[in-house]
Amino acid sequence: MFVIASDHGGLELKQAIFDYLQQRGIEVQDLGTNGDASVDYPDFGEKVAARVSCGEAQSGILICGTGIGMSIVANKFPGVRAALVTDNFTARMAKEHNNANVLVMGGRVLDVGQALEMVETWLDTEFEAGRHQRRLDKIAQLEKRLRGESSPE
Ligand SMILES: O=C(CO)[C@H](O)[C@H](O)[C@H](O)COP(=O)(O)O
Repeated sequence: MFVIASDHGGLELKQAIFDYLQQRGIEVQDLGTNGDASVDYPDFGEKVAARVSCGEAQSGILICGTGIGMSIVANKFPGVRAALVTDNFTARMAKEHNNANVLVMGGRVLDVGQALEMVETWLDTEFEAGRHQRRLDKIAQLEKRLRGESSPE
């Protein structure tokens, strides 16, 4: 299952991406916001990142005005690899090299057409593994060290 959320700066893009995912037959849960009132992006970033972090959701999409705040929040959660993407190339790399499980975009940066193309690219790209898996393993080890669960090699 996918989860998606935005603040007021990403509302229009969220709706368009939600519709697109449903059209593709992807099960997706909309975690808000659902009006244009000003809200705080950490509250909505947490909803998505917490579900991806615990495995309840396979992947997430987050949108705020720039995408910056949402990516800062999401990357606080263990196991979350949130990628702020700005074009088709970074959307492809986010999967191919980083195996990003949360895609982050700026609703005040991208138009709907660009954003949907980037979501499509991220969905249709395969993680390359190999040397990239080694690097993701190092990130996972780093998370453990920061939690005090293991010592440096
Ligand atoms: O882009 C954002 C955070 O990185 C968010 O969309 C914030 O809401 C934005 O920074 C401020 O937006 P506001 O509408 O001026 O409150």
